[in-house]
Amino acid sequence: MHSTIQEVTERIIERSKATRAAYLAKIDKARGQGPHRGVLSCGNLAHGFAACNQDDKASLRSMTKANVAIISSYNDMLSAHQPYESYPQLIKQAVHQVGSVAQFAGGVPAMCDGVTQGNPGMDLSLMSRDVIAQSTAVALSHNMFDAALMLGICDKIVPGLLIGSLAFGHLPTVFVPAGPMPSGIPNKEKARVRQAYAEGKATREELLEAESKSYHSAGTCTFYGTANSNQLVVEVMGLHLPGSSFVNPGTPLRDALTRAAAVQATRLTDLGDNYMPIGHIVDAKSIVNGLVALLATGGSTNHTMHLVAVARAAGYLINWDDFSDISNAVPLLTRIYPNGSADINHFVAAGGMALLFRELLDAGLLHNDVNTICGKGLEQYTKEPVLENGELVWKDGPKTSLDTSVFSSVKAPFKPDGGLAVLNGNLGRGVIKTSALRDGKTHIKAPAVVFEDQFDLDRAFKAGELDRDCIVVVRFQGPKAIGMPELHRLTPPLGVLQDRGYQVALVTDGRMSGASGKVPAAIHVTPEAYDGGLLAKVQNGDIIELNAENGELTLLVDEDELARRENKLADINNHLQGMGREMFAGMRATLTGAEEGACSLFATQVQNV
Ligand SMILES: O=C(O)[C@H](O)[C@@H](O)[C@H](O)[C@H](O)COP(=O)(O)O
Ligand code: SF4
Repeated sequence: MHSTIQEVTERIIERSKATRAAYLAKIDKARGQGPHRGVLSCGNLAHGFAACNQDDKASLRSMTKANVAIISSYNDMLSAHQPYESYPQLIKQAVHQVGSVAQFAGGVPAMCDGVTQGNPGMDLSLMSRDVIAQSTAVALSHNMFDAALMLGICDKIVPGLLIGSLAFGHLPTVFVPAGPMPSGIPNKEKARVRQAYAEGKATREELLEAESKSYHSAGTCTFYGTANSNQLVVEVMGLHLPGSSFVNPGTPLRDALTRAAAVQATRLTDLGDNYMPIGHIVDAKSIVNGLVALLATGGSTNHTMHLVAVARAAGYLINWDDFSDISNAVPLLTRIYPNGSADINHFVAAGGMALLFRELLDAGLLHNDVNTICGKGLEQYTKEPVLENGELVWKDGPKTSLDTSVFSSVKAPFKPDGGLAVLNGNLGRGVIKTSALRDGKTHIKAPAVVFEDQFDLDRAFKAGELDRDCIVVVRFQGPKAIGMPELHRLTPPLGVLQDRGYQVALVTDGRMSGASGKVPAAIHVTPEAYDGGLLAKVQNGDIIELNAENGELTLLVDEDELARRENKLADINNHLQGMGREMFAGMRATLTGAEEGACSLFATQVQNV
């Protein structure tokens, strides 16, 4: 085991002793005796299976058959989630064939960040994760279940489902993916047309044509953003069947994997002798495994918050130094857009998850003494699923990359480190993803140009006010201010400035998309400007130095001058009303800082004494 990975794991265990112990006590208490619906009254139970057919009623009454909860984030808004429409029927049939029952316990909301990007709805994006976690709890609180299946893929949905299911960590829980859409036009071509449009060199029709050829059918978008990062992390944490993350939707293999996932959940319940609840799978080692795989593949920066919140839901306290130390210890093994021109389908063709497990296990970068939904250890995850005469079987995966331009090796990586750096300085702490940066773009010192709204930056760009070396500061984008939206639509104008040869960078207390990459961006800066962060004192022309090599983010203004300055007051009312945002004031006020996961769910309620 790599010494740094071991050391980070041990310090997470040490700092989380009390919170993890409390968590385990909570889920052991919830385990109760026998099937959980056994504690319900006859009235409760009758309500719970009133709509079931006679067979299922008999099975549920018997208390000896497993009842599996289906929690689904199906909707038609996310191309990634549309395939879930047919899954409940598939799952119920599969579970029925093994003598158990599955009930659709509840739906959870899901926002497509691609639809809301650059629009008011994006202000709800991060908070929707916590709503998804709460919605998962509402569904499981019927307490009729012996296991659960989580149907979710995209950005905040998997983190929300993980947080919600960990609150019911006594239940065996299997995550059910649906897979990526087939490849469309290359993501780099899509990005080229966007930049051309930003410069007025492409028409809106040409832009829509390119976008529609990139996002063209059901399935997850093919760039390596937060959605595909979610799949990879959940599989490495042992919550998917081996190799199921990136099998395309609407294929016989995908359907076979969905049925098999449902049956696997019935095998892990407390009714048999193979009980394996999610709270015993998600432990410090599986969380560190998820971090290793995320960072070894240049995964989404959003996980510097989501995985913090997920870990907290399992009783673990992790921080950005854990991310940074692991990033420095793992090599960059893949080049998937935005960290290259390949997409997730090319990653699969080059070796996919089976090869990733193989490379990381052989290099001692993954803990192998872990629990998974398929038993102990990760060896089975070096295999990949195939249909043989209609039967789902697993075969040894590739031992070496089938396309070294997409998937390298630990011995000859694309970069010696994972390409995520933590920045520290008088402006606070932030993160920067360097895996997608061109050489020479990791250290920039330039005058600040300050914005308090991403749309103002657009106007300044179009007016030619940014055609110079500059560090654009977009502040009052943090959790407590406006809910920490993604500012991904800034990538095309900033990319144009970079291509014109200017030294340009972004500094913000907001987020970027997992699909953002080419422009150096110090993001998630905490404390946020709205909450006393020094960003609130930055003025146009101040010199800022962003240095990802030594991890510094510094406002080069002397202390006396800063002491004389007042914090700028935020003018954010236009972000607090409309599109439902007025209903989230309470949640915004309780969101923790970015490094604590920007989460509203772990405030301990002080007992009224
Ligand atoms: O974190 C992410 O991965 C993004 O939120 C992603 O889910 C989002 O949909 C992007 O906006 C898509 O990229 P484009 O906006 O470039 O299509
Ligand atoms: S990857 Fe992003 S754009 Fe694609 S479906 Fe998911 S949320 Fe929407």
